[in-house]
Amino acid sequence: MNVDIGNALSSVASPGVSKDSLERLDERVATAHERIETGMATEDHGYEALNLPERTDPDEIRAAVEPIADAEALLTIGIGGSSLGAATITNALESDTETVFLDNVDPEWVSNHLERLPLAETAINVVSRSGTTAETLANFLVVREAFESAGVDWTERTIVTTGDSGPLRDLAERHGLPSLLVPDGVPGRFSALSAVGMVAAAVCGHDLEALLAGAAAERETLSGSLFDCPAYAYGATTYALDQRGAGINALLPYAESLETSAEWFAQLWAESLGKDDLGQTPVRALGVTDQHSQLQLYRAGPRDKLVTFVTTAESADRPIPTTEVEDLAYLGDATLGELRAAEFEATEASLAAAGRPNVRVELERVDEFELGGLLYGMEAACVLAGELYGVNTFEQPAVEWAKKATRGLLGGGDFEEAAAVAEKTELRVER
Ligand SMILES: O=P(O)(O)OC[C@H]1O[C@](O)(CO)[C@@H](O)[C@@H]1O
Repeated sequence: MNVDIGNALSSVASPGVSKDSLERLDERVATAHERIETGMATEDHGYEALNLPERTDPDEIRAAVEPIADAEALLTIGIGGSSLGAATITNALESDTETVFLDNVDPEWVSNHLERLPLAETAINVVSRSGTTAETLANFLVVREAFESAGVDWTERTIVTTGDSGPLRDLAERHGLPSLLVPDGVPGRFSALSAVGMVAAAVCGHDLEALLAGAAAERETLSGSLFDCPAYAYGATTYALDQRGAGINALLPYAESLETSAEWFAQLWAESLGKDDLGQTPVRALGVTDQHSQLQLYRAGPRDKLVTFVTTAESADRPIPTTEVEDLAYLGDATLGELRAAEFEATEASLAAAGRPNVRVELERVDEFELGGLLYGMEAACVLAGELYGVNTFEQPAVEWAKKATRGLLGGGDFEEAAAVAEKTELRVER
């Protein structure tokens, strides 16, 4: 990925950063890079994620999915990092395999999919690092029952990706299911380039080697200076802007195929940096669409945001037919791609003209190589930002309270936290 941080510089943007301040910050980037390199070399928890281009084995993944590679539809059951990486990859690329991600426990939505899908031609991809996540296990039990009710042997249609122990590992072993390991030291939000994200890609027939090659190419750019490394330029600039008040980062990919990448980015940024009362709030958005829903706020609302554009240099195109409507004649000489490009350029310039900081992340096109580079680049940017914030980038303790209270409310223990939930103040306003 290439990064243009020119529109984040204070001469056109407020809160902006000066080139001088970035140059001073660069000394901290160099120190942070040394810690990152050491963490990678010693395979430390979290830093190990940045070794995935060399660690992930495409042949092992393809061999494991071979029994289900002919599936017409792939039902991935996971949540957070156990779903969003796979969804980012498969939603970005064309495939004959229909992909459905059950990453919510919405009974109507789950039932509709199970009634609609050809279960005999559908494969089940269950993903959970811990193997204990309530939503994932609940959805799996519901899906398994649906397969059994339909007389489809789910054990012949299921692959499991989980840790080396836990309920899901036990279930895979009990039923002799093909399974893969979530690599040690790789938190879910950093695991897209492991089996966690690439089993679905393999079933869909995507080029796993190209995904990893794109990630490896981005890994080669990691250096001791933000001025030589696009990922570090992005991570350092977002951090510096946050220190000057840009506590919100709205990500707008200008491609429908990259819409899910904004959801993946939101978890990566929020769960990694949101600690110790620090962190930058990610907003998942989409260009050009959200120019017509959020741009007003970004250009004229509080000066507390950074807008990150993700653009592609090349894409398939389609001409806009000429029209008898005179006022629209200008469209008839253009293509949809040219219209999208003009809309992006105009929106980027509109924010710059209003002194609103924005950064352009550029991909050549949407393919496996570029996608691997984007995933790896944003992960490396996040790791760097975490070093600059001084937070523990790779843990997420704040999510545990609600999990315990959920179990308590369902009678699964930890009642005192459930009781705390039950003591909330009531102020209901009823129609
Ligand atoms: O892969 P698991 O263990 O099911 O966890 C799913 C997701 O839940 C979280 O642990 C947060 O609750 C994320 O960090 C993780 O990606």
